[in-house]
Amino acid sequence: MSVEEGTANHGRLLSTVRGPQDVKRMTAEQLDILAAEIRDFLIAKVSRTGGHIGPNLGVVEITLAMHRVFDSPRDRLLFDTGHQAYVHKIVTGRQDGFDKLRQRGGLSGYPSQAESEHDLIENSHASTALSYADGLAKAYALRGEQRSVVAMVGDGALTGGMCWEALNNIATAGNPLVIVVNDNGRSYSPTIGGLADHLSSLRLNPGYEKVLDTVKDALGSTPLVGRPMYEVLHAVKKGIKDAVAPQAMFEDLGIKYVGPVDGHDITAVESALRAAKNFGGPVIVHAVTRKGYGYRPAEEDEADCLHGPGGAFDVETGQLVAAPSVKWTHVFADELVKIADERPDVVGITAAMAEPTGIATLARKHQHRVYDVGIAEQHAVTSAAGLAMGGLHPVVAVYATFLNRAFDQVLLDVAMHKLPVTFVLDRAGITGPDGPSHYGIWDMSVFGVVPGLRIAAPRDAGSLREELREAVAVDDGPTIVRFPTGTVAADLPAVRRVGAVDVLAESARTDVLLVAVGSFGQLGMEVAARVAEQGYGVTVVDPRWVRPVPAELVELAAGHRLVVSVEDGVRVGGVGAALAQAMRDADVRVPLRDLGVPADWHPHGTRAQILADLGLTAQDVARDVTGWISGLDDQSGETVQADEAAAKN
Ligand SMILES: Cc1ncc(C[n+]2csc(CCOP(=O)(O)OP(=O)(O)O)c2C)c(N)n1
Ligand SMILES: CC(=O)[C@@H](O)[C@H](O)COP(=O)(O)O
Ligand SMILES: [Mg+2]
Repeated sequence: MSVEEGTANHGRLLSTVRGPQDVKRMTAEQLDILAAEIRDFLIAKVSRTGGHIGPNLGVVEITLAMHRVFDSPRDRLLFDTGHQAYVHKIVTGRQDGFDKLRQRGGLSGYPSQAESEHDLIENSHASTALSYADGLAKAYALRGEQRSVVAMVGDGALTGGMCWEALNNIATAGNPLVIVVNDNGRSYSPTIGGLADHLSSLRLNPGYEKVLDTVKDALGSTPLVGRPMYEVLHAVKKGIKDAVAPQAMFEDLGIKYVGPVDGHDITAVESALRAAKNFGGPVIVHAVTRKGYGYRPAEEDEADCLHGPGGAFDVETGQLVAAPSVKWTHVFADELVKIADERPDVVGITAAMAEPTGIATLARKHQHRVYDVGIAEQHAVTSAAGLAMGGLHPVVAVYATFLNRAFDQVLLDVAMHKLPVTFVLDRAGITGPDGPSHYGIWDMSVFGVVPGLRIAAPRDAGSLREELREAVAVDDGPTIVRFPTGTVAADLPAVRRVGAVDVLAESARTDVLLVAVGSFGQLGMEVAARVAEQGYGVTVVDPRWVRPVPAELVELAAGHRLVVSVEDGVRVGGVGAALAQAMRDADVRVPLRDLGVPADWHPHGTRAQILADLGLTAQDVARDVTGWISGLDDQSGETVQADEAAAKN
């Protein structure tokens, strides 16, 4: 197809792309047209489904260049965090799947081995790709396989400690490996930290454009093989203060540096990648890009360059289409500011997610009492330990799934020292569109074993405010307050409180004690109503503080015929399991059935869909409970018959 035809038939070039070989054969002019068509495609599709539009608009050229220089899947292309792999999916024949992006049964928002042989890393947690790359490169070297390993990593992900652990090993190993630093200066908000400052000094330097041209000329004019090119580049940058380009930082590590290159200039990126591919050792290609490039609403979005709209958005404005609702996050943020106004010792910590976690609200009121540590949750936790040792009460706000990687820090840096740190886990439980590595289903089990740590699971806005205050009032150990994604549940009043446990509903009959954990309080009420129609009495309780299990729960259990727990977390080691253990320890021999999330890799979908798939709906739970309690009737009926028979003999 001629360029004219391609231009005349907008989108026609994209429609010819069924695999990497189709972009390999394109001319420079066609690639520019294709890049524009991909941007139009992404805006059109993602504006209907929601997703990571900003990051993906920023990597169109880089991704095309990667697929032109390397031969996936023989060469392995890795994407750190994976939220920016939509272009990779388009190039590898999946553009038809974008109508169901991040939807149940549709395209994942991250690389997926089940979708394509071109995909490898499925984990959506940042700062891991370089470690995978180090391992892959070592494996190919040991097996004598001539295969390139290329890892795209964002400047935000580079603030994660694992990246530097990996770089240290990559440099030592010396295996051929290409690291593409996608430097757009942002995580959500502008990336923080020394490296980010170094990188941004490049963009702000008046000689920046000249540096890009000089490097591009050098790449274009020297043989792209072996080391001569690096001497030229080194000389080039020696002429320009090293502060302009972070070459020294990486080369001091023992890793060659190519760049900075304009990440939106396919030719320049290709030249740099070819040079890196031919070097025969580890090389960093520093591509400077713009998040949301080519889409004004994203480019001009100060908050996060439309990092990841959670749903459909207006193409003209970039604004979400769905009517705003009160989210759990908003309630947390509002109450945290109130607490901080009263408690000068309370400070906030975020791991590069100030707005998504609500910590930004605190920062706007108390700017000097909020710390953004970058995508560095392990550091966040132990830094919080230091803050607590210094007399403060840190509130560390992260998504539940991301605290997993800081278990050791919570256990031995915070809890062992009995430090007053409160962890607020947003997106706890089943989240939905981001799929298995984003499900915050592990915390009540994983952190439930930490001595001295207490976990609260509020059921509604009022409970969240109350339990957050209770948490920050604890001064002899860590606390967790965890709540799900989305719109906060309507307030559900208790009829009475037994110790720390709220009784939400009770009846004359005490057939079933239904322990509804956290946001499942409303589900518990609906279950009780359904089971009551079968003639059974259900006492619905909200434990509020779920780990360690409140003693009152065991006492309440003793007064019922059956105990059922239901939680938005894994069953293994969950609240139900802990309650069963507590009941055994107290010799309370009431049967208990615990409902929750199976410990597994659950697919993406909406939260409601996945919960329904797991049988965690009022209808399903009511059916289970009715079956169990009527089963006890049958047994007791059999028992009565057996007793009568025994009495006759
Ligand atoms: C361990 C971890 N913490 C937080 C996040 C949430 N998160 C997803 S993408 C992102 C920003 C990534 O910035 P960068 O690596 O620069 O990529 P960009 O979006 O700029 O392309 C963050 C913080 C995550 N995925 N993993
Ligand atoms: C890739 C990543 O980890 C985040 O961007 C995440 O997708 C945000 O999730 P929410 O949409 O729930 O804020
Ligand atoms: Mg970035």
